[in-house]
Amino acid sequence: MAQLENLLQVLQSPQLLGPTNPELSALTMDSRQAGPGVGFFAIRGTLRDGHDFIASAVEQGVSAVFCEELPQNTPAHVTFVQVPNAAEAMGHVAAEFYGNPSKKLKLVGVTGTNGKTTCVTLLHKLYRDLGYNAGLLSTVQNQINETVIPASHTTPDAITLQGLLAQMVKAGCTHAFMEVSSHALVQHRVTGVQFTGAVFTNISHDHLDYHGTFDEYIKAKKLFFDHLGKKAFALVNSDDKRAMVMLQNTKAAKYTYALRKEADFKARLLDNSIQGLQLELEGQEVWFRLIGTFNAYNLLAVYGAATLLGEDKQEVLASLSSLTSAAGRFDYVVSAGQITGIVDYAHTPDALENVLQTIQQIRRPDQKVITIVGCGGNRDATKRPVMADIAAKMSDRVILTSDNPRDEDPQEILNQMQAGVKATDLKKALSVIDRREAIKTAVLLAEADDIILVAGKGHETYQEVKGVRAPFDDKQVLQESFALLQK
Ligand SMILES: CC(=O)N[C@H]1[C@@H](OP(=O)(O)OP(=O)(O)OC[C@H]2O[C@@H](n3ccc(=O)[nH]c3=O)[C@H](O)[C@@H]2O)O[C@H](CO)[C@@H](O)[C@@H]1O[C@H](C)C(=O)N[C@@H](C)C(=O)N[C@H](CCC(=O)O)C(=O)O
Ligand SMILES: Nc1ncnc2c1ncn2[C@@H]1O[C@H](COP(=O)(O)OP(=O)(O)OP(=O)(O)O)[C@@H](O)[C@H]1O
Ligand SMILES: N[C@H](CCC[C@H](N)C(=O)O)C(=O)O
Ligand SMILES: [Mg+2]
Repeated sequence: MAQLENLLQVLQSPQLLGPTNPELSALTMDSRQAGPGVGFFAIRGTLRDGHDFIASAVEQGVSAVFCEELPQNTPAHVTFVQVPNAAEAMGHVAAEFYGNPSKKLKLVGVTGTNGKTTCVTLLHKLYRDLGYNAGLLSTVQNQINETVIPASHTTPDAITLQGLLAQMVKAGCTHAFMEVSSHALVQHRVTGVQFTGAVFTNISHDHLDYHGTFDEYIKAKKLFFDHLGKKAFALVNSDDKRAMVMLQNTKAAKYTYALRKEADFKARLLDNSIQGLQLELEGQEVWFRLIGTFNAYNLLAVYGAATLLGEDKQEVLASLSSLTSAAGRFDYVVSAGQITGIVDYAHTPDALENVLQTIQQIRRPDQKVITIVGCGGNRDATKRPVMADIAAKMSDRVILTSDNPRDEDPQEILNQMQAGVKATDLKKALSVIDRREAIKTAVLLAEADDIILVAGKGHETYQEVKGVRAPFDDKQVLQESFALLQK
């Protein structure tokens, strides 16, 4: 419950029409959730314009409408608040409505193309292990201590986000760790959130469908650092060539981590095997259970963030060295016939290349690598040929298949992927549209000691086709295929 007048204090000169101070019991950006006592935000979206639903929201009895343009019909019993940017206003108003929970937490946000889920999950596990009450907002799931709340987005919309942060505060959390996606930054989902720290992992090809160009994508990520306060810290991976751009206009205290360049948090890779990673970190040799060079970066980011939050370095390292990764990130099963199946969420060219490089580094020369990969529908189409090329180039066999075709024709996505496979690699490539059949085919082709990589879906437990999510779990299907074919 909140009085409108109190909420409006966070907005600069809003234009008001109608009752000046109604009481609001809830906020929404979706007319389908409107009702008496609710404040409705008309947001201009990618598909539709929330302004077209103001009449419907009013019909359902909302008390206030926040909009950029007044509708023709403005009934006298409803308050209309006109603002220059409704999504931005929603961020500020939602924060105020929920009592500014981020100001009561030590909150660290992680942005970057790859590694966000891994870093925030490790931070959450670390802080739980160190004895703190802590919250998590991630692609895989949200968590308040050990209570799991399903996640629909990598970063929730501003109202859901502030509501979750408020629940964390109520549960006694002192810390929270969240992913900050580029979509969220552009759509003001984190406007009104006060961050204690921000981490930049890396930036590479993804989401060009949404941002248009790589430059716009970089600008979106940079917004995160531009809006930090001067008491916050900004921690960036200085081995990534865009790291300094992120820091260019930030008021926050600047820190770096790196494996190659000089940095505030620096490590050297000593060993990288299927058993884990050995790093020299600030003069100490430490062993970790995570696999792959890219995870050395994630571990360094987590170590740096925890240090900047004031934790004891030795305690952090002791805990970190026992932690395992987030679900569906380099998750592996070994069959009775000694075939290794790896499930990994690599769904960008860079991630796929990294994960295949890791497999190259840890395999013996006689072990064949069979990769199964698809690309999502209604998502960046330009990464399709690139990912297929990488998979074919870096594997002995590749099976192109479907990964959430959504509203697109799965065959058309496969055609676009196939077009990227070089002529010299064509003999290695197969297309099997049905993902279950694709996995089964890989198991049929594999011999003892071979490695099957199933990329792209990681923790996901569904295959989304035309708005319907049918149950599908890569790891489970892999295990079923092993059992069925007794391999
Ligand atoms: C492209 C994109 O980001 N879309 C997000 C956006 O929806 P939209 O702009 O398409 O909304 P819209 O359908 O055009 O509708 C505009 C407005 O009208 C309202 N509306 C609509 C219909 C109606 O009857 N009544 C009504 O009031 C809608 O509630 C909305 O406020 O705003 C919605 C509310 O926040 C999001 O749910 C939706 O996420 C869609 C489902 C999505 O798939 N997003 C993905 C791409 C995404 O956000 N991914 C990132 C992670 C990417 C990564 O991993 O790097 C994420 O943070 O999850
Ligand atoms: N630091 C990293 N650098 C490059 N690739 C990475 C890194 N960390 C993880 N990966 C690869 O990217 C995949 C996705 O990792 P993760 O889920 O942590 O990223 P994310 O940024 O949360 O992705 P999303 O954008 O979907 O939320 C992993 O399965 C792995 O293959
Ligand atoms: N957060 C990413 C996940 C992609 C995962 C892949 N399985 C797909 O569906 O494309 C997105 O929404 O673009
Ligand atoms: Mg994620």
